[in-house]
Amino acid sequence: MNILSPDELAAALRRIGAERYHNLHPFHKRLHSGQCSIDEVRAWALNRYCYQRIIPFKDAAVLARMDDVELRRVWRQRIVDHDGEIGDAPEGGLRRWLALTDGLGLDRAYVMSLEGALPAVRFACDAYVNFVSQKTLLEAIASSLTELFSPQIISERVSGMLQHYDFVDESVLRYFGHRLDQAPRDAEFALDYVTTHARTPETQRAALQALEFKCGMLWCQLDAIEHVYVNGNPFPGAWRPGLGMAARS
Ligand SMILES: O=C(O)c1cc(C(=O)O)c2c(n1)C(=O)C(=O)c1cc(C(=O)O)[nH]c1-2
Repeated sequence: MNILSPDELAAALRRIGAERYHNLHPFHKRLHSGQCSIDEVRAWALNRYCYQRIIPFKDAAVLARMDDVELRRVWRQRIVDHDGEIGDAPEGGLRRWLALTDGLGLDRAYVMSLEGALPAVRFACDAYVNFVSQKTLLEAIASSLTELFSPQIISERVSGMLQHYDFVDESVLRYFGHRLDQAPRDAEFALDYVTTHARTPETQRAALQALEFKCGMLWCQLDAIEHVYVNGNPFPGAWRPGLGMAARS
């Protein structure tokens, strides 16, 4: 591989998103176009909680590898965004995700226990934390670059879900509105870091492969959800319709 200019590297990263990002997955097309049953939406939200849960772990692992205080000052905001602030307005991303699972009628303690989550989803999430802990800092930062593509899928998701499902409303989907501000800020910073620091063919290849890894880890979570909840292949012990519902008041 020849050495790429920063703009060429950015374009190569975007091409990976165009070919492999999970907006292309059939389950997402189903979710956003109103074809999911409420139980399929519950299965997706309950499993996706696994991903929400590990994002602060993975960002803490990235932070722990940063020697540069300026870099840490920027990166730590990601943990605050998900965990929330101390004080009067502590709602961060994790709490907002639970507003979605609450709104779908799932019992919060059951969701947080991960008891009903699919092993494949949990393994994928663990793989992301391991990846950023073990690879170079450049690869760890490059693996976050799927966020370059998330504003588009989030916009499609929110408008599609509001249009097609009467069991969600804007308040229940508020997690996504916040991500529309946070993701572009985070992605721009990470892209600038990667294109500035990956200046050899080896590091550029490693950055591209890190983004491919991340696209794969997002994609395979949906494969597992589709296999069980759309195609009807049971997984013993996993959530099934009727299980883990909140008591009705
Ligand atoms: O809804 C989505 O499709 C989606 C995708 C991604 C992503 O592309 O990794 C993230 C998120 N949401 C998200 O909400 C989020 O906080 C987030 C953090 C990260 C990351 O890798 O650091 N990706 C994503």
